[in-house]
Amino acid sequence: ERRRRARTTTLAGPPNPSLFFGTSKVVSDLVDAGELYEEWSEKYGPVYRVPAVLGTSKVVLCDPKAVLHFFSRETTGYVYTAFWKHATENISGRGVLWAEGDIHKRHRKALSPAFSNAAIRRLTSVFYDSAYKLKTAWDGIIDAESGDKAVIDVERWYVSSLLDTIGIAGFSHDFGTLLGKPSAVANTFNDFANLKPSLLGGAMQFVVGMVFPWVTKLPTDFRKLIDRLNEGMGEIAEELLENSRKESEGKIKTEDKSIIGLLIKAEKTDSELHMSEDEVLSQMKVLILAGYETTSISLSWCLLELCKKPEVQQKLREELLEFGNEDPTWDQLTHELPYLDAVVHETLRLHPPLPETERVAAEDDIMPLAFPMTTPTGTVVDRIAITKGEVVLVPAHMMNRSIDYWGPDAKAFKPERWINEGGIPQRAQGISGHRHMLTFSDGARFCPGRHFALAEFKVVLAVLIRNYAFEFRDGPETKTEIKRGILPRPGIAGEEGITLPLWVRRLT
Ligand code: HEM
Repeated sequence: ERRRRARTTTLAGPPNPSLFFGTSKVVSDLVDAGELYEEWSEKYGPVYRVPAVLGTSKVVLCDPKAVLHFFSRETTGYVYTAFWKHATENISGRGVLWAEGDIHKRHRKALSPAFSNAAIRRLTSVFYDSAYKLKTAWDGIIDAESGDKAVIDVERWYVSSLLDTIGIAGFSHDFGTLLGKPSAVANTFNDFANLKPSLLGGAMQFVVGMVFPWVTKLPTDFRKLIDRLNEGMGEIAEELLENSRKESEGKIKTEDKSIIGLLIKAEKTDSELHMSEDEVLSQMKVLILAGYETTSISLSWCLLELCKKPEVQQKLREELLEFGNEDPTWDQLTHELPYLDAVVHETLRLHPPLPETERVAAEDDIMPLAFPMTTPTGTVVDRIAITKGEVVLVPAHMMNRSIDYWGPDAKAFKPERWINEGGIPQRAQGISGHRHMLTFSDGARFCPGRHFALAEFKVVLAVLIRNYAFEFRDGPETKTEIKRGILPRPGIAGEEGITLPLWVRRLT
């Protein structure tokens, strides 16, 4: 113990509010603790220690150089906690999300052709197909009201649309949820949002699981839903795998350009990348989980922001209408629609669907700092010693919208900052990740689906904003809140489940 203390840098941090939970319950109850991490950083310095469950603690990194260093060692020097290792395996099996070190490298290499720009360019028409199916459905609802507008639970619709898209783009499977086919997977996602908080369910299971990984095995409602999700995804994945097997035996012919199609082809030409059947099944589950929940949460945040700021919604519409009647291609979406790009990035900055990254040090380490700080013993340090076994946490929500890095308007939804000269302050430019945001993580687990997500997000938004105007159902003063699902997601205060009822007015 003395040896351990000698090697760890003494760090300041908040006092312990609870012997059992440490600060973990306070953080979990807040749902979004970005501001709390920011307050602590102002008080205790850019790297500090917070008390966690049963006398354990976590080191929180809010210094860009330390964060970059942490991500550069992700999956080797900093690895999943025992709890996360269990959780990722429970949720999606031994695929890319579970793997670490060399195995992880192999998984990423096998997946990379499927996420190349060329692949995403090809998938753009799939994104448009889904967006136009959504439009047909909404036009039907509006026609039935015999006017030019209707209240539509928009989230329910585009959640289906996004699930259909990941099915087709990910593995050439049409879930058909948009056309009303019931989906066990979509229903299960909805049930997560309806779970009542309980001591060992939901988020608290994550908190307690940090110290007792076995709680993930308890038959809580949360655990039951995870099992159901896994089963639902597994059934689909097996059917798809069967199809691709038939294809390779020449029994059926498909031009499979989907992510998993490309993955299976790549492994045939490069035996080093070989994936077992279980691994392929697991990748499919990761795609459903990673590719659908995150993007739908982002779209919801975006529509909420656009309802709160009708002038931003109008400015975006004008840019899209000025562009002309043709649907923008992938290259145009990427380079020629700056305001669309800004609205999307501002949404991702303010509302990262995965708010924190937590890992444990696999070995002793020295973290360099961008900004030297004074420790409680009065020493000024420009590096921090981390001891093997320490839990380290990077708060993306804090780094993405801290006033210290982004300036006094850091908390405001201001797409202009992405366009105006000097809109991104020098200090924010020191943050790594996609466009100085940690929304897509960084390092070895840097989200491989980010170009996919950006293209899909832009396509759906472009089609919707060009054709419809959105307003809160109950007027501009409507209160919103963050709800708990598998990941936190926004909603209208008082509404149950995954739902976002808005006035949708047809413009054309
Ligand atoms: C707005 C949308 C999205 C956001 C904010 C997002 C964010 C992230 C983040 C933060 C991680 C790292 C997770 C961790 O460290 O545990 C990640 C991983 C991943 N994402 Fe995304 N993602 C998005 C969309 C997508 C899409 C559309 C796909 C696929 C089509 C995708 C595929 C993946 C995969 C496969 C991983 C695992 C990577 C690994 O473990 O090496 N993501 N994503």
